[in-house]
Amino acid sequence: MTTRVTVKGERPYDVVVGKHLLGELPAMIGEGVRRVLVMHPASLEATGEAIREDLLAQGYEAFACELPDAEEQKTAQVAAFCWGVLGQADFTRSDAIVSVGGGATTDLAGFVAATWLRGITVVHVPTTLLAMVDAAVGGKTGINTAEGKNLVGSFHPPAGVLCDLAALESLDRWDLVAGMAEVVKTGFIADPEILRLVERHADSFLNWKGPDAAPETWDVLAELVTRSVTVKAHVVGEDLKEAGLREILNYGHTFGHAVELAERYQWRHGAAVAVGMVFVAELSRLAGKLDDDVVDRHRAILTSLGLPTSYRGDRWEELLAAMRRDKKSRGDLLRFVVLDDVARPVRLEGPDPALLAAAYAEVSKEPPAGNETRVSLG
Ligand SMILES: NC(=O)c1ccc[n+]([C@@H]2O[C@H](COP(=O)([O-])OP(=O)(O)OC[C@H]3O[C@@H](n4cnc5c(N)ncnc54)[C@H](O)[C@@H]3O)[C@@H](O)[C@H]2O)c1
Ligand SMILES: O=C(O)C(=O)C[C@@H](O)[C@H](O)[C@H](O)COP(=O)(O)O
Ligand SMILES: [Zn+2]
Repeated sequence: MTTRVTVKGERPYDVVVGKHLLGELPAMIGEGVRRVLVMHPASLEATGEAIREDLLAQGYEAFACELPDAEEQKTAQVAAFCWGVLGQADFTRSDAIVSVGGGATTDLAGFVAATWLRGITVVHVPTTLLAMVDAAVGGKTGINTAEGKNLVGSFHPPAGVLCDLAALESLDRWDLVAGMAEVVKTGFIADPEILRLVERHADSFLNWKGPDAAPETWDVLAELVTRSVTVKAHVVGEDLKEAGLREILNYGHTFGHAVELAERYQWRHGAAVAVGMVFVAELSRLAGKLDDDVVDRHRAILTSLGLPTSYRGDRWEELLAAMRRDKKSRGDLLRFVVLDDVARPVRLEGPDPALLAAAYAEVSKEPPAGNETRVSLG
């Protein structure tokens, strides 16, 4: 079954969820486009080339640009290389980019599209769960700098997003569960049914069998993608530039991004967000907002997916310094998205440093035997 979620905005666009959707690509690219650059990481060369050939057959001048893998592509150097490719191929404002890859690729390609000639069309074809449920939707684009995660970027919504679930067949199980971290985030901030579905089916995700996964697992995956996209579409449709509501999508990211930087991007984003959610759930509890059972539920769900719930205890100063550069900060004021309850996100501004240190102490406790993470390392 194919589902279509429309994202409101100056230029509304569709996120299509289903299987074997490439026939939809020309309509998403839109009228009057002559040249298309397909951007993909080296690991997806075959998929990228198949899409390029398909576009050639449809009459486009189609080019390909191979990128480094994972977080290594989110740099100013790689963006500059892509600008060179666009320049050499004479890309104009009526031409387009198609990104094919995970969230790192949709972030980089979105950034290149946003900056080339001050903005050209981009269509995302996300190939990881994380990119389908989160990164490809909403127009946040970005690259990292030495000082931190996504510190340079812009808001540049795509013209369309094709979530072809068939791409998930080849996904490594640790990348699948890393994507589940953002799904779980969406459950905690907005849609409790997501949490119930993950609780019931965590085992089939942790033991992901790709093409051999049971039909029921595929059905649940499709429902989780659609539910997550629906929440994200609603939020970014109301608040594209993160003036308020959109901050809820950053649940768990203040600490999570600090961990990614401290680990030199050797942790998967989803794994860092998992630990970040435990940190901020503990902070919510210590601030008197969240009951113990909801904090425990964070640990239980994330553990059932093989995601980490704890982080080493000797890096507080470094993590705090990175958190100060979070995009939610205002001057010296640290700001967090915390929970009052499931699906009730609120802001916590300028918390007492002792509270932050206490939340860190909780997250740096050893996990009980058997709950050690298996997914964090890239
Ligand atoms: N812009 C946003 O709103 C937003 C939201 C969430 C995350 N992000 C960003 O997304 C990134 C994380 O995304 P990710 O988890 O997809 O990581 P990723 O893009 O690094 O992909 C993870 C790995 O999966 C491989 N891969 C991709 N598709 C595959 C497939 N179909 N089969 C087999 N392997 C495949 C990639 O080559 C890579 O090694 C981070 O940089 C994060 O900051 C952005
Ligand atoms: O779309 C958003 O807004 C989010 O915050 C989604 C996050 O999952 C995502 O990781 C995002 O890139 C983080 O944004 P940042 O502004 O904190 O860099
Ligand atoms: Zn994220």
